[in-house]
Amino acid sequence: MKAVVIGAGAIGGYLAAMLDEAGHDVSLCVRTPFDELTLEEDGEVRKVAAKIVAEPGELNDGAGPVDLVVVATKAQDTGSARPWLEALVGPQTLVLMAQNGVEHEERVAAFELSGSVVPSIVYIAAERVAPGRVVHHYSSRMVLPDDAAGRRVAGYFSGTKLTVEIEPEFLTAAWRKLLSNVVANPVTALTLRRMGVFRDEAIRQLAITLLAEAIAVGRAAGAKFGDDEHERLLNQYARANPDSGSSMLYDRLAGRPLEHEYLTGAVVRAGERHGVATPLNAAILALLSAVDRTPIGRS
Ligand SMILES: NC(=O)C1=CN([C@@H]2O[C@H](COP(=O)(O)OP(=O)(O)OC[C@H]3O[C@@H](n4cnc5c(N)ncnc54)[C@H](OP(=O)(O)O)[C@@H]3O)[C@@H](O)[C@H]2O)C=CC1
Ligand SMILES: CC(C)(CO)C(=O)C(=O)O
Repeated sequence: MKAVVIGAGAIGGYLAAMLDEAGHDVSLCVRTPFDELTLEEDGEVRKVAAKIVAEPGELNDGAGPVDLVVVATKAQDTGSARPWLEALVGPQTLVLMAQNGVEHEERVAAFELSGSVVPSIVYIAAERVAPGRVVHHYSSRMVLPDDAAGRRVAGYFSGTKLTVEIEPEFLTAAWRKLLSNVVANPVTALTLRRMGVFRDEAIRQLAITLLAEAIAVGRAAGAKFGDDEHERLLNQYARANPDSGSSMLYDRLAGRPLEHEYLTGAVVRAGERHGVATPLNAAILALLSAVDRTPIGRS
């Protein structure tokens, strides 16, 4: 099976390692070239067998439809992945969107791809510490929709340490993950602290109010949340490795653009559509926009 990962950062690098572990022929489409991909887990570093390609023109005989394409760029970079997708996708290709947020299919709809687009929810805490160097912190789980394409993608990861779940209530599951990303990502990126920050009582209270707004919006959008959503998430944070951060924190530390418009912005926009007020999330969105692309220590 031929698999291609577009965006070999934290998540793309980790999923490439899983596909290699499953015995597939893996290629990486990269923006910033590097010589080899390594994955560090539990203090051990291993090389991932994967071909590295920096331009669609370099795809040579491997070009043309492949079985699986994983899109693992940040959401705001999805548009720049289009030339890769046009070179790699045919009617039988599965396009796995390994990104946060709830608008996975909409992000590639304008490309009019002939393959099947499969949204996913990724519970993998990983960090790209340098080009081609990924550290896995905790959790190795992916949730896919309960349909034929979702099940085909799941089969490609079988036998690896990635736990893949097929979820009939995919919309609820996607909103549940978004709840996490409108709290963990902005709070760590704005405070410049890792997950241990959630041990502060004032931050816990902030999280509860952010969640109350996002839960109300999610429900209005059709998510079937239970009454224990806050608790479920706060318990998850309490169990998280305190030294792990979030993808948004890593971007802020590296001076890269932030993904806020696709996370907090998605909640604020959906709130406007459904007539649900989100004043605290809107305030956080304004703060994130203000720090976006501003190097730390500069005003
Ligand atoms: N990190 C995490 O723990 C988690 C992240 N996620 C989500 O997964 C998605 C990916 O995040 P993450 O892996 O952290 O992001 P990273 O920034 O670590 O990786 C994204 C990679 O995409 C590359 N890229 C961007 N545009 C292109 C392009 N046109 N062609 C080829 N490569 C490109 C970037 O290249 P360059 O090196 O030049 O920047 C970078 O290597 C996001 O939606 C995020 O929210 C979900 C769960 C957990
Ligand atoms: C923080 C984490 C791992 C879960 O909320 C995440 O999804 C991210 O870093 O983007």
